[in-house]
This record gives sequence, C-alpha cells and structure tokens, in this order.
Amino acid sequence: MVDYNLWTISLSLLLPWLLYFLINKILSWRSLPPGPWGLPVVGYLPWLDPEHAYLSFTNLARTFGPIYSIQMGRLPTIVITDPKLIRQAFNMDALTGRADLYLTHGIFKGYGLICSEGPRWREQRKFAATCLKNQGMAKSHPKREKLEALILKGVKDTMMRITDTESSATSGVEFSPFLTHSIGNVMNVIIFGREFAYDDPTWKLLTHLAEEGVKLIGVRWFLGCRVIPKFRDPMDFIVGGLERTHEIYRQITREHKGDEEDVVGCFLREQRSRDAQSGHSFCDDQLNFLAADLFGAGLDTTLATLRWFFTMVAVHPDVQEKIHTELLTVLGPNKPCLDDSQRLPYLEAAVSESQRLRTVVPTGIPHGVNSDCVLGPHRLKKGTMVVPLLWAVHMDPEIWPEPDKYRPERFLDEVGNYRKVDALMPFQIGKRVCLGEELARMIIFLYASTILQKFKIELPDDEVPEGKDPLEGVCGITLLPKYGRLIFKSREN
Ligand code: HEM
Repeated sequence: MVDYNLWTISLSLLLPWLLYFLINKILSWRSLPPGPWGLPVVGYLPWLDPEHAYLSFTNLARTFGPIYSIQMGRLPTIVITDPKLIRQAFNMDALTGRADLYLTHGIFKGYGLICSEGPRWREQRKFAATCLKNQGMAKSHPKREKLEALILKGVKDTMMRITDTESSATSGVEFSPFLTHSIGNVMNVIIFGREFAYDDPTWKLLTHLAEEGVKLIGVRWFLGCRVIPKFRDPMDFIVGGLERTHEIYRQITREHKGDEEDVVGCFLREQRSRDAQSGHSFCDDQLNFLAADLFGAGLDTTLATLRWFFTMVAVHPDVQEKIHTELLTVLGPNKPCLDDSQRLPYLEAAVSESQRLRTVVPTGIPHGVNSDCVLGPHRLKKGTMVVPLLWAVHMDPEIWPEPDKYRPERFLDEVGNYRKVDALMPFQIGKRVCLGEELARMIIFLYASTILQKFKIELPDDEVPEGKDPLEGVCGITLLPKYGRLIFKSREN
C-alpha cells in the first residue's frame, strides 16, 4: 500500500515534467528547418560519406531545401545552401561562435583565431588584422610594394625549380612541393620574420605535420573519436604534431627581440604592453596557436587554389590561350605586377571560375550559435552548429547554368569587364570572413599571371587513368586535386 502511494506521487510529479519536456521538444523541432531523421547518439552520421561529406550534404539539400536541420553526433546542426541566407546568418553576432567540437574546444582549447570565440576572438582578430595590414596586406598601403616583392621572390623560386627539373617540359613534374616551399616562405616571413631552405629538416617536419594534420580532419571528428580505437591514431598524430610544431615556434620566439615587424614580434610587444592589465588574451599559448592558424589557414588553401587553377587551364587549353593572349596584349614583354590585375579581366574571371568549380573549403568552416537567435522563420538554439555549404552554393544550377562546366565567361559582362557575382564566396562571408583574403588574392594573381606568361601548361597523357575525371579531388578540410603532375613548356624558346 505504501509502495503504491509512492508510485502515484512519483508519477504525478514526473508526468507534468515529461509533458512539459515533450511539448518543448516538439515546439523547438517545429521552429527548426526540416531535415532527415537520425539515430540516437550518432544522429545522421552513418549516412554521410566520410570522404565526400560535402556531396552527401548537397544531396540532402535537394530533398530538404536551402536550409535544413541534421543531427551530427550530439550536435544539432543547420546546413545552409542559399548564398543570401548565408550572408544574412553570418553577419549576425549570435553566429560568430565556433561549434563545440572536441577539435576546437578540446585540442585547440579555444585558442588561436580559427577556434576562438567571444572577447578572445574579437581581441585577437583585431590584433592579427592590424598586424597583417601593417605588413602591406591592404590596398594602397605603403608596405604593399614590399609584400609584393616578397611574393614575386616566391614566384621566381618556383619557376626556377620548374625549369631546373629536367622532366618538367617532357613527362611533367609534381610541382606542389615547389609551391608549398615558396608560398610557405611568404607566410614564414610574415609570421616569423624568417625563411627556411628547401631541404631544411625543420621545414620538412613542419610541412609534413601541417599537410597530414589537414588531411586527417573530417567528418570522423563528429563521432566520439576519443573512444573509438580506429580514430585514436589520427587524433594522437594531430595532438603530437601540434606539440612538436609549438616547440619549434617557441624556439623561433626565443630568437626574437620583440622589435620585429612580423606577427611574433608584434605579439611580443603587445604582450609586454599589456602585462599590467588583467584578463587580456596575449598569453604564450595564444601566440603558438595563432601562428599555427595563420600558417595552416594561409598555406593550405592558397596552395590548393593555385593547384586547381593550373590543373584547370591545363585541361582547358582554349582558356589558357585566351589568358596568354590577354597577357601578351596588355603587358607585352613586361612582367606582371599587382596594379595590372584590373587590366586582366579574363585572367581574373578564369581564377574566379576555378574557385567556383572546385571550392577548396567545400563545407565551409562551420560556425556555432553563441546565443539563442532567430533566422527568418527559424529559432536557433545556443550550441547549434551552422554549416555554410559553399560547395552547394557554387554548384547551384539556378545560379550557374551547367555548373560542371569550366566557363570563365560567367564572370565577364557584355563588354568583357570582370563581373563580380555575390554568390561566389570561397573565403566565406560575414563577420568571420577569411582574414587573409587580400593576401591570398595577391599571391594567386602574381603566381597565376607570371607562370602563365612564361609557360604553356599541359596534363601528361599518362597522369589520369582512362575514364577518370582529371578534376577529381581528395578531401580533408580542404579539397585538393588528386592528380598533381603537370608539364611546363617554356614559351620563350
Ligand atoms: C585562397 C585562399 C584562402 C581561402 C579559400 C580561405 C578560406 C577561408 C574560409 C572559408 C574561412 C572560414 C571563415 C569563417 O569561418 O567564416 C577562412 C578563415 C580564416 N582564414 Fe582563410 N582562406 C584563404 C587564405 C588565407 C590566408 C592567406 C590566410 C593568412 C593570412 C588566411 C587566414 C585565415 C584565418 C586566420 C581565418 C580564421 C578567421 C576567423 O575565424 O576569424 N586565409 N579562410
């Protein structure tokens, strides 16, 4: 009898709570965009292609529309494929957070720029933007010419290595290591105030750790990779690689006096000037994570963009000839410089079109909702992850008819001037838009124009197996060309 009463009391207390919980859940589901069902704990993850998650997401948009909900492990997620909606969402303060992933919050501990949020992100973003601008990364800045000269030195280094490789004009050359070294050194001078020699063992180690780390980050990170043995090795590699990278950075930092113009020098000065203040974000760990972010985000993406561009013009000789004719007509025998970019609209259009056709960050970098907010008719809860699906934006047939075709004319108006299309957003958009966009544009223009002025590029006959797409990609965080060997024939002979 006593037991029966206890049950009745417990149930009468529990039922209203259960009802309240269910109604709340149903209401919050109803205010969310539609989306596929998933399983408890893992959500929709088992159905995503781990190698090409951006394609699985794009397929779902065909069923559920330009904004849909999906459960990624324990993280409620919204995927957006409409460029206007992405712009609106990513301009909201409430969406400037990063999703709570083990990678961003557990391993990177919210340090650096890419993984930080709130006041630390604001303070560090302002600092890094000013520091890069003071090194010439801005239009009409007095140091722009110095930065231009640094990039051109890198272009010269790459061209020299191509020419010095005997096979480059006949059977072809894997030129990605040349680009990695020369663009890497542009980043090294900006961040650390120094360059590394091509065969320097420290440089080899740094690039190996960065390249492998980027490849290992993907959808698997949403599964509880701390507990699944299969995923432990890649995670251990990333954690160990980060520690070794930071140790090298600490050594470089110790060699700094603090009056240098590079990022490390600026950071050390800022740190000293703030020492008396409490609660600032300029601690030693932050410096290491910031340097790694700038190096990683800057090198990998710019390299991928250039590799895709050169592969695309090799596969489309008609486009390459038009670019070369434009270079001849506008520049004659003169070498390209940054001021020429406006006078070379076809080249600019060809670069934009390659950034569209092979989006180097296909799923974008997801954001996190940092306070409950409203996006159109939808209520987004704090903690939701928001994916701007750049691949789907760039392959939308409503915006780009026959999206699989490489057609630079999409970016030209009727008189042949470059036409900006808002839906092209390789650097993402909004309050956290890529911090290095201007630097990336400078590098891409100078490499693309100078190399195509000197060389005719072709794809070796035996590089791509029969029936395979020469523009096939391999995806980690970034999408890289699968086939890397190219023939460079000098046009000066
Ligand atoms: C073609 C080359 C590049 C592409 C396609 C690219 C793309 C992106 C994308 C998609 C994001 C995410 C933005 C967001 O979360 O809303 C991003 C962020 C970032 N990029 Fe780039 N990027 C490129 C070059 C660079 C360069 C050269 C640098 C170095 C200065 C750089 C530094 C950063 C940093 C620090 C962030 C994080 C910004 C933040 O979270 O506030 N990127 N980039």
